[in-house]
Amino acid sequence: MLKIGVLDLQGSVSEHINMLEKLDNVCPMRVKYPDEIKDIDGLIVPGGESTAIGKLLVDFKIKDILIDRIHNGMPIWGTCAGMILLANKIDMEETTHLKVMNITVRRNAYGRQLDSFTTEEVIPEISSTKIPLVFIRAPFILDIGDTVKPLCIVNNNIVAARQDNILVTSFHPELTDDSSVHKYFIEMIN
Ligand SMILES: NC(=O)CC[C@H](N)C(=O)O
Repeated sequence: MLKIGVLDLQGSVSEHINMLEKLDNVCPMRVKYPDEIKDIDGLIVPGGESTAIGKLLVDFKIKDILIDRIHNGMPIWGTCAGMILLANKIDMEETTHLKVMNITVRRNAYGRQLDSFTTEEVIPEISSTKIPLVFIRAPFILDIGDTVKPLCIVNNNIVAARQDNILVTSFHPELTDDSSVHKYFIEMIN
């Protein structure tokens, strides 16, 4: 069984846990303490409020342990606010974040009027059929480094990408019935 953590500080934690419970060979667990972070095979950083999660990473004394585990190859997937926390740079802002992926992101990039929307795309690396993409006050990627592979582009903006053991999506697969991205993440661990 693979122990897959969902970072349980703030945001859509139970939705990811529910999704993981449907997959074979996966033991989902909520994690927030240093010993728990040391014990998992992979971690999902959920959507929520990146400024709040960033502060709590420090309060719970797990920021440095997490950075260390990611540098040592632990697979990690950030959805929405999770993407923001993993980025090296946040456009025009400086909040506490992990700075482990060679991307620049813009928070709330779709503006207020388009705060939330849903679309469908084929993401060839992940699924041969269209999957639903739910965006909620979502970021997108403004810039990527050489080591980063864009996986999905919507309206000319990169909304999913991978750099080795790090996966990010602007959208929320845990709020849909489609488990393709969760399965893809589990395959990154196997
Ligand atoms: N759904 C989300 O995770 C929204 C992210 C949020 N707007 C932020 O900037 O942190």
